[in-house]
Amino acid sequence: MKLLFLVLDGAADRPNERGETPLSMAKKPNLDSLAVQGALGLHYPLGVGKAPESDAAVLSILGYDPDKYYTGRGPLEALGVGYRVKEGYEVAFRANFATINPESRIILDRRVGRSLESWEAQELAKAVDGIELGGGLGYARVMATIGHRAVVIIGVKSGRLSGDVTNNDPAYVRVGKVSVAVPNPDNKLAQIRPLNPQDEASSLTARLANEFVDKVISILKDHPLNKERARKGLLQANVILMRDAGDSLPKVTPINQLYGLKFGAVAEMPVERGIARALGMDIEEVKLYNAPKDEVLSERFEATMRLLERVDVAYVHLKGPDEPGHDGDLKGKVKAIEDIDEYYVARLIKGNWDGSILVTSDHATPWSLKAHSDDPVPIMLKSSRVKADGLTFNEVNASKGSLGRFEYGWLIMSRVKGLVF
Ligand SMILES: O=C(O)[C@@H](CO)OP(=O)(O)O
Repeated sequence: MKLLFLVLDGAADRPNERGETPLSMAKKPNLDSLAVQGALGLHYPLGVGKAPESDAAVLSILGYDPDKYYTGRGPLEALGVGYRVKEGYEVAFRANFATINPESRIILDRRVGRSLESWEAQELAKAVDGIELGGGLGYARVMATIGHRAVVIIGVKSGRLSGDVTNNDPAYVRVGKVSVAVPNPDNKLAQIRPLNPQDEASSLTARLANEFVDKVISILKDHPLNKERARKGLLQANVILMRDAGDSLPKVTPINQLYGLKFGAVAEMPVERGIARALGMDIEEVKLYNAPKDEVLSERFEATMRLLERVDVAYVHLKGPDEPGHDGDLKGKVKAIEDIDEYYVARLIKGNWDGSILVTSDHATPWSLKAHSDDPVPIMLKSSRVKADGLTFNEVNASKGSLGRFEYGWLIMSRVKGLVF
């Protein structure tokens, strides 16, 4: 038996007064045809009341309780681009190229208006990669990943650093090891502060990180690429926002060993690729990004089918609906769901793929909030031994489904394994 575990990033949403959501509004005949033959339910990725970031949520729905295993998004984003943080000497941050007013340090756009091409980010990263910090004691590495996204490594040649520092990105606030989305965040670039001021490693990390950001602002404001962008009337990428610092990778039982099944991954974003790598999954690479949606999703589908030739469970993470959710774009979020249905799920049906299918989201990204939320997330399982609920796939129907409620995302996989294998 094979299982396709399909995660539609941020597709879940908050029902309006008529119970409507992008999932219920989207024309998704293929997802609905699977749903009516399957069982529905709801899950709370990190538990009731917690608005998760994608990384903690994905660790959870794969069966790893973030309270026990999560060590910060930075090291996972770094691993996603092949960089293993040097524990004790380095701290990795998830980073965004962003736009600020360099004088007032007011953030004008956290993502450079989603207008930054990956090659531009690579150029800008080169200009600030390798900056010396702390009078030569420390250094910074900058790796651009996809679009506005990047990884920043703050390191020292001797001594110790710690991931116990806050974010300078006001959209996410540290709560212990995890960062939680802030609805309607402040727009001022924050100072990075030690979470443990009495720990020299925590204080040194904060000092070096703030010195790095100051140097980045002075270097990027005069960068020719930003001058060119300004000339074209485009937002400048003149600061780097940093969040979710970590100084180590999760120490976990490899997922194949945890379930006695072979797992593989098709993941579009570095953080999910980093999680898959950290859990020991077999990764099928995908390369298309700035291409028409039908080509991008077709590539993801073909990668999925290749992977299912050699694994029992294919974890496939499709980014689509999350971004329009963050942008408050209801139509865009409905369209992202419809594209996945038309160019990915349809091919499962047309190809009469006969494995089991588990579909959910990592978290809700309500378009009205423009941020992740703690809303419950719909889940659907179609499998030969699972009785059909006869319901289409959306949040209201999922609340009536026979799978019931999973109080934590990390309860899903063991239950599904029992139902499917
Ligand atoms: O990378 C992304 O797509 C999002 C969510 O993970 O982050 P940000 O809100 O900083 O763009």
